[in-house]
Amino acid sequence: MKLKILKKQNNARRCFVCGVDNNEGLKTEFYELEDGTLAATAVAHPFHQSYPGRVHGGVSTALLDETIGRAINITEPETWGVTVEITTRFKKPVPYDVPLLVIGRITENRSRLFSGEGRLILPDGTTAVTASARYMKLKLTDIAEFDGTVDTWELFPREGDPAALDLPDEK
Ligand SMILES: CCCCC/C=C\C/C=C\C/C=C\C/C=C\CCCC(=O)SCCNC(=O)CCNC(=O)[C@H](O)C(C)(C)COP(=O)(O)OP(=O)(O)OC[C@H]1O[C@@H](n2cnc3c(N)ncnc32)[C@H](O)[C@@H]1OP(=O)(O)O
Repeated sequence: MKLKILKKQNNARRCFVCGVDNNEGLKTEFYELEDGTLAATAVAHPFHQSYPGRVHGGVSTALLDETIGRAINITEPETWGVTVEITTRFKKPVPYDVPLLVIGRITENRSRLFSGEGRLILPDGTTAVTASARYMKLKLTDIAEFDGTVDTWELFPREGDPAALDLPDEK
């Protein structure tokens, strides 16, 4: 199903998942879709491998973690959370050097905790990894130490940003 992108989310600079200056990271981009899903696009590299040919499960988990954690910002742009639990199911190997699509949705939102679920989808539409996770809402100043010279939180629009994304049916 093709879904319109309503908004691109901000990126950080050094984050492993979304840091635009982190050349060992995934440089993931996050897009808010018209149906309330958050979609993430990324390419993993050979230096993210576990066994040769497959991406480390921790890297896939990190992608899912941040995608689910950011899905809360669709309805609460000012909410920040830390992961308190994540459960991941690895159903198929994830290759590197191919475009990965990760989607996340919020399933429960309470005053201090929120939960969500997500899946990592391969280019042929197969779901390779699923996750469910829970986060505790905290003030950003209680989560992070900033070095204002290198840590920023900004929108990085790109000419290649898509206007819509095709979400394959679950398989
Ligand atoms: C310049 C600006 C730059 C800004 C940003 C830059 C970069 C950002 C990049 C991306 C960000 C965007 C979105 C990211 C979203 C997700 C991405 C990944 C996030 C992470 O990668 S983040 C790292 C991993 N994560 C942690 O680092 C957490 C470590 N941990 C702790 O820091 C403590 O653990 C804490 C504070 C969580 C709690 O500690 P505490 O002492 O305050 O709480 P305590 O244990 O007393 O529990 C209080 C009440 O919560 C209940 N409770 C606790 N745990 C629970 C659970 N699991 N399930 C259900 N209930 C739970 C208790 O049952 C009790 O409930 P009650 O009060 O009712 O009894």
